[in-house]
Amino acid sequence: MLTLLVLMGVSGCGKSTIGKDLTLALNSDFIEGDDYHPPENVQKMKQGIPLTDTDRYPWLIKLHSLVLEKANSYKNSEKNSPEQLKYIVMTCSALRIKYRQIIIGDNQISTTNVESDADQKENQFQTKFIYLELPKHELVRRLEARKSHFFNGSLLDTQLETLELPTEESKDLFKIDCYGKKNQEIVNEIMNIIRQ
Ligand SMILES: Nc1ncnc2c1ncn2[C@@H]1O[C@H](COP(=O)(O)OP(=O)(O)OP(=O)(O)O)[C@@H](O)[C@H]1O
Ligand SMILES: O=C(O)[C@H](O)[C@@H](O)[C@H](O)[C@H](O)CO
Repeated sequence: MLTLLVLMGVSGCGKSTIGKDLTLALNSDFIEGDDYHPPENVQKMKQGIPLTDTDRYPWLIKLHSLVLEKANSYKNSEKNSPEQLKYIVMTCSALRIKYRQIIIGDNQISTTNVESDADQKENQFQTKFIYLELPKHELVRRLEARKSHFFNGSLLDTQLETLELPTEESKDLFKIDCYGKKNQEIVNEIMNIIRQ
């Protein structure tokens, strides 16, 4: 079965850094969410203008369609090696419940725009959302230290306000406290979650 691992959380929590390490550890595919923002979104973020739901929908739908494409190709390769476990690692802030629903295709917006229901059933995959948590002071410290990135650190507050924390919403959402931990420790914790 194909498993989508979405590393989520606000800017600076380590999604890209951990995503690369996890991808190596799992020998998985990697979807860097930031690479799929429409240029208008990148422009807004550079200018310190927060993204709205309407800005984020095309981006999230694109991410969903990428997962479906990969699921399709895995389905074909599974016929050759059915015993293999396969992973896709994705980084995406995925701040709100409905954004997470769009990514996995559990939402009217994505089913009408991307694939029919029948197509989706053909492309089964399971998802684990991994929320990387850090205290605000550490997020600020990291964003101030990070120079070569389009994200404007002034947007952190709006991201923290938008974030809908894990609730009983889903048994497939896991929180990792990343404060003071080395990347390898965080990757190991994720590996333990995967094995559950
Ligand atoms: N375990 C860690 N300890 C200390 N600093 C870290 C750690 N992991 C990542 N960083 C640093 O924190 C900064 C933010 O990390 P990263 O870019 O991976 O976050 P992100 O969640 O992908 O951010 P964005 O959503 O803005 O792309 C980077 O400069 C990175 O080098
Ligand atoms: O949801 C959002 O507001 C955006 O997706 C941001 O999270 C950016 O992708 C990222 O933080 C930039 O680095």
